[in-house]
Amino acid sequence: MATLSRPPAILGAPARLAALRLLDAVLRRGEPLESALTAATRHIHGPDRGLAHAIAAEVLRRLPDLDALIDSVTERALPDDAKARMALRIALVQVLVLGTPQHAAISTALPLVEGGPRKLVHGVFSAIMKSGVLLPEVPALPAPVEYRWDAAWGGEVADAAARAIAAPPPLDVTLADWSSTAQWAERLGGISLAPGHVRIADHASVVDMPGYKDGAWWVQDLAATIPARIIGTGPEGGEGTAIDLCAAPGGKTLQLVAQGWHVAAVDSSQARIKRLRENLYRTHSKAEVVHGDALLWSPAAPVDALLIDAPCSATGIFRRHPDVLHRVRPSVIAEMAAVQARILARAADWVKPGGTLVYATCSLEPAEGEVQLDAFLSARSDYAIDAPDAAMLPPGIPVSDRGYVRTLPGMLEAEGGCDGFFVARLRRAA
Ligand SMILES: C[S@@+](CC[C@H](N)C(=O)[O-])C[C@H]1O[C@@H](n2cnc3c(N)ncnc32)[C@H](O)[C@@H]1O
Repeated sequence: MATLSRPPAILGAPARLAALRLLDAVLRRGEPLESALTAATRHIHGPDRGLAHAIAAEVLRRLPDLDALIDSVTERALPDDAKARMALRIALVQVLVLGTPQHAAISTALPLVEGGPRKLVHGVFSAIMKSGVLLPEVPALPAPVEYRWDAAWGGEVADAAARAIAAPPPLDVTLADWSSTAQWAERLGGISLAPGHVRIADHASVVDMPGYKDGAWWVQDLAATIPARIIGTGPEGGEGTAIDLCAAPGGKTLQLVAQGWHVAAVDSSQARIKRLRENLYRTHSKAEVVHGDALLWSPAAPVDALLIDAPCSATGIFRRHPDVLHRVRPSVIAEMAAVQARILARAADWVKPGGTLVYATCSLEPAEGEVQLDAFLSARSDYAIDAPDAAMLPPGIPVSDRGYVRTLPGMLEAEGGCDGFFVARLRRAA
């Protein structure tokens, strides 16, 4: 029986197609990269999945620079969403950032424009390769982000943010037992920048690192530890009650439990609650887990401490999630700020007189931080800023004149930097 001859499958082409789908989800539909991952990579597994994610993430880190290269050799600019531009971004980032050989990068990118402008893609790619041009050492921020952060924080911070995009950040972990910080830093081959913190530059898969399975630590950026740090330890006797609102996957819940609080951890996402439960189980921590919407749920009684880690634009975690640089527009920031205002206004009634409210967002937008809290404080005369002592903060993290904590690109830069966070500690009148 005669066999039909098929064209040879190009090894690795499915990973590039998945990368194209991921970029389309982020850049055209405004979806977070991590949320798009399951649908875009459902036909591929293992290393191909990792490659698709790496290509998409690196394109998002270097998008303005890749586009400048492409535009430097085309007579007429390709439309932003043209398949040819996407295929070129994918091919170029592999050669210039991921170290893929040129022939492999282009032969796996051409099927992305099958039946379309293959010649154009091949020509532009070859012209850039021949020119020997490299990407600049310091990536460019997308213009609207540079403009926004320059206006909010000044040119030095915007420049530091650009430097911080170049590579993913180091791994930070928080220890359940702060008294063994030096020992864990040595065991994990890292450095410690604060009690209970270890930073690791080169590491194996997280689940294979010593102490992970025993629950000795959890992954958490140093800046993300500040909200629970400034709540401090629970009152003597172990009867202090706390609500961790918007708690999943639970980094701050685990801190509060380790600091001696009885915690109710509330979150509206069932999927994220599952991860919170797994984290509690792994670290042998106990908390009451509530699947509830902050805009509908209420506690049975007021608490001593309330932590609101509010849903936000997440622009402060751009080093790990470079998609935020492209999909967070002013309308998204305004939408998130409106949700935060509603959550704050409602939950503020759950704090006992004399109790503590800590509000935090992993955002670099004043609308979700300073502006939000100034508005809250002018509406609520029963609350006042309770500026934390510098001793409660990681060294090098300042308290603003107003009494807020704001971490920015450029802070602790020599040690590997930290995420952008806004944190306010307030006291309710007794
Ligand atoms: C910044 S994340 C929380 C991170 C978490 N605090 C930690 O340290 O691991 C924000 C969380 O808010 C939750 N969320 C969003 N809207 C909510 C709402 N209306 N009520 C309760 N949780 C909400 C999300 O599901 C998400 O888990």
